[in-house]
Amino acid sequence: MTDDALTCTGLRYSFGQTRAVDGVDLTVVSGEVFGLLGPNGAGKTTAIRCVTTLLPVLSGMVRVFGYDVATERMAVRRMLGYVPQQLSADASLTGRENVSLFARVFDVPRRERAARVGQALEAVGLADAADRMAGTYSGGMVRRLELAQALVSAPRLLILDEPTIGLDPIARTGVWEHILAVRAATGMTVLVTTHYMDEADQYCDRVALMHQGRVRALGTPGHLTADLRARRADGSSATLEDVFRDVAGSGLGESGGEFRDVRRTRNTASRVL
Ligand SMILES: Nc1ncnc2c1ncn2[C@@H]1O[C@H](COP(=O)(O)OP(=O)(O)OP(=O)(O)O)[C@@H](O)[C@H]1O
Repeated sequence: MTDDALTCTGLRYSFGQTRAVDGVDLTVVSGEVFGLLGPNGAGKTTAIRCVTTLLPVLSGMVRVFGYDVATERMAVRRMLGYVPQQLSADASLTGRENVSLFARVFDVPRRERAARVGQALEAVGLADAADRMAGTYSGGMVRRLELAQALVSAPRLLILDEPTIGLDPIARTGVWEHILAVRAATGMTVLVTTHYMDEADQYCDRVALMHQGRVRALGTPGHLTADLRARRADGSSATLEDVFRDVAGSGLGESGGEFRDVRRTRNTASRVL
């Protein structure tokens, strides 16, 4: 067994002529919160779908806790919790029923199910709202419910695709606080994609900046920004967004626009109602 939660080596994936992922090498260390950052179309979701076995790994190698994603799919799936961008909660079920459904799908033993569902709801701060219809939840509560759905199988690697997109700043903070609390309690590894550079800076131990299917920079937010500051002649301060502009160069505007402009609003509150 290995201490690495995830290793990708030379991962490539194309949709027809479109090279969505073009040779990604990265390692996520067990227990860390790792951020995969990049603008729309950078290849983040495609890479994640390869890791979760939803897309086949046809070129390159992906391992989750040492298991080969291409040949040991079931072993990999048992390690994973995945919260996709698309809404996965059912508005006409209660929070508890939504999480119970996932517990059954993920084969949580029948004897443990009720307790595990209760613990997952508690872990995301939804114990009091557990028996209300999900359709009455706010956007932030829906996102936390989806987190509980992914946590009920006690994953070793939790993968979150844009967990806070479309949420207001307070709801975003709430989602992150629960992610970090569960990580602290369980030692779970977290791989997250986000457009929000400020969140990555604040909450991720390390980040990979992805652009046009490739990882352009990788490291702790502190190292990446310090490195850019050192390279700037005037020594002015630098943010992760500055680092991204630096490594992506002039190509950034061509493939999906500026970070501030291309955020898709994922208004879970209105979609679930
Ligand atoms: N099902 C698909 N069929 C064809 N092309 C696709 C498909 N899914 C993604 N692509 C293309 O692959 C590239 C990478 O897309 P991907 O969704 O992985 O990027 P992303 O970084 O996750 O972007 P976003 O933040 O918008 O989700 C884009 O050019 C996209 O248009």
